[in-house]
Amino acid sequence: MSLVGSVSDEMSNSSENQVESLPQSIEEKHQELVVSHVPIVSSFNERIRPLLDAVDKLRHLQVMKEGIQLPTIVVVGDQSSGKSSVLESLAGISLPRGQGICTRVPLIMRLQHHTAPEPELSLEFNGKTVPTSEAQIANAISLATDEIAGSAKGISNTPLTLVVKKNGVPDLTMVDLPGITRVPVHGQPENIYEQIADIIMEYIRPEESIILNVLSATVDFTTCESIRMSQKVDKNGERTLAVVTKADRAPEGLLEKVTADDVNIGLGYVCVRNRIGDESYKEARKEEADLFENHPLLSKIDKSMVGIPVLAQKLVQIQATIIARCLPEIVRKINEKLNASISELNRMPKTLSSVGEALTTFMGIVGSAKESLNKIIVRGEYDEYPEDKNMHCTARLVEMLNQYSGELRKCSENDLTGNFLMDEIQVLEEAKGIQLPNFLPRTTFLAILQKKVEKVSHIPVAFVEKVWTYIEGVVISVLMHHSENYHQLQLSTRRAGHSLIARMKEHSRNWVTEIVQMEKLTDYTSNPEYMNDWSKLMAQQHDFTRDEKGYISTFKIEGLGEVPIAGLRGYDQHVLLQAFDLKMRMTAYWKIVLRRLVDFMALHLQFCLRNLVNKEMEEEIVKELVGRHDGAIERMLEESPAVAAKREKLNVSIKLLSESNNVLGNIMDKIASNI
Ligand SMILES: Nc1nc2c(ncn2[C@@H]2O[C@H](COP(=O)(O)OP(=O)(O)OP(=O)(O)O)[C@@H](O)[C@H]2O)c(=O)[nH]1
Repeated sequence: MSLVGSVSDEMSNSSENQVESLPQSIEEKHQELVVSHVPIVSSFNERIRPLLDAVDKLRHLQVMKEGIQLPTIVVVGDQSSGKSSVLESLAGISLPRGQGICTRVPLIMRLQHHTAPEPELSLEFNGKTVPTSEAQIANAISLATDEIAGSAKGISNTPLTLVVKKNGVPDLTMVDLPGITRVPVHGQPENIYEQIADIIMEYIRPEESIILNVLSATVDFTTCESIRMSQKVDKNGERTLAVVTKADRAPEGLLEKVTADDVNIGLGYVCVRNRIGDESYKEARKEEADLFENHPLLSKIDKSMVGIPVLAQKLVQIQATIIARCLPEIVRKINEKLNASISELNRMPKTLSSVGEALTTFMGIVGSAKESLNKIIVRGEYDEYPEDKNMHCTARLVEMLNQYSGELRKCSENDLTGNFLMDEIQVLEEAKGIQLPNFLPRTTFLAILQKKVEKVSHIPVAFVEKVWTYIEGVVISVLMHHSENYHQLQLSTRRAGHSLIARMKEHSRNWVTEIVQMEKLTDYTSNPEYMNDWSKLMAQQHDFTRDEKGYISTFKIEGLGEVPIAGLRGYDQHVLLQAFDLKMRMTAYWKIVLRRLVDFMALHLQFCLRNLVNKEMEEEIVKELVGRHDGAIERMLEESPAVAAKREKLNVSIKLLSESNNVLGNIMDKIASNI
């Protein structure tokens, strides 16, 4: 990554003369630092300060919630590695120190040099600012931590900000994180390691973070959990700086350890000796300077790698570099997100503030739903749902109608050939009366017709059920789509849609039952095709009766196909003639019946669907919403919880991003002209 690479490069390039690239004022301060050691004189850089202030303000606004990462120095280390001691050395104040878990929440430490002799300290957490003092700070942090993370030993991800304005401190902002511990101590949750690891990873993962890895000189660096973690996100250590604490306790081999660099620390090592016991801050710095100056082993370590002042200097330099590199991108991202959120908010439905507005919106929604349904159900235009085949209604309806027609035909096919003439013979037998034998009684035809109609009667009924269930799905989906931003309206329209379709379904069911009933009662058609077909079929009667006498077992009837006739031998000629006639009349007529069942069904559906879309639906919805007099229109003014939450979220984002934008204000000009 270019940013990290550049930080790393910059640091290594300046290893010989560390302050070469810094502005004059910092260089002077650095000299002062190295020479005098105490106190840490501020490396205040008035060019960097406004930028750091801007980043701190963005952090305070929690712009990270919008997915914008800030350049941050993150302090990590195993438990009791000395993180807090390093921070207090940098700040010149006392932080809670000691064995056991002390840092239980992310502690954002903002060090600011100020000219007044008296330091000003304050803690910011849970939306409040609590002033405190140097003497009180350890206690105040403990109390604030208890308030955030509870008084047990649990940890929390809610940060606590400590602002230290003090003469001579470096202008630095760092985040101290809970120390990594494998074994929960008494009162800690079992998954303490995972909880801490999650917080640490969240802070060190962004490429904008610089990892300040605090390592105790008393341990083997390769075994440190904090090294393992930082290597997960920064394999080559390009954005990792190591601080080795407790140099006084393990001087043997320290030089070799930091020179060998077994753990890949790209930004280098700084060895320090922190405050011990009740030492004053000044005494600690003096002891540290003496240690690295005079100790037989430690004095051999290069002076650019030892002492709190050097650490402060390095950090200030790194901080300046990452801020300058990251800010333009941050400004760009904030603007981009702000614009995106504003246009998303503008695209959201208007909040309704009066019944009049609600009515207008309601009519608009009904109108547009009607138009959509007209398009897909009546006109066959599916431009609103190009990919959703289920919504291409006219095509789906024709498919269903064809299938219905096929089912009707299939269901009556067997009658034509199986047990040829047997049904007819049986019916004729039972219709016998005291009368001349060569009259074909009409009741026989009606009896067969009724039987046939009865056999297929379930098909039209099932078909209307199927069509209306399909249409119900389409209508509800269109209504829901058009009213999606109005929760109450959705409830009403859904109700209206269901009851309307139920009514239409009932109507069609009655209609189809009536049609079937009519077909059973009367054998009539004015269609000349009937007589034509019958005549053609009857023309084969003579051949049939001749062959039936012979020994062949099947006979081919034009229009019916091959039929078995072996079983017919033994019946009287006139019975066979009548049965044949009956069969041929039915064959010719049945074609007409089936066609009527399909054609009328198509006309019926088309009529009902048009009615539904153009008339019934609107009436039903209006009846449901306005006619109930139970304030349904007024309730439309309430937004659905999801829409209200989205609107709230967007408003919060826009406020936050606008404030962030204001903070950055003319910072970009400063970057351009000064850095
Ligand atoms: N001798 C010596 N002791 C040190 C040094 N730095 C820290 N200590 C001691 O090591 C212990 C742990 O230090 P802390 O600063 O509390 O460590 P920490 O990493 O902040 O601890 P947690 O936040 O609990 O993980 C304390 O008793 C410190 O006094 C040092 O340079 N030399």
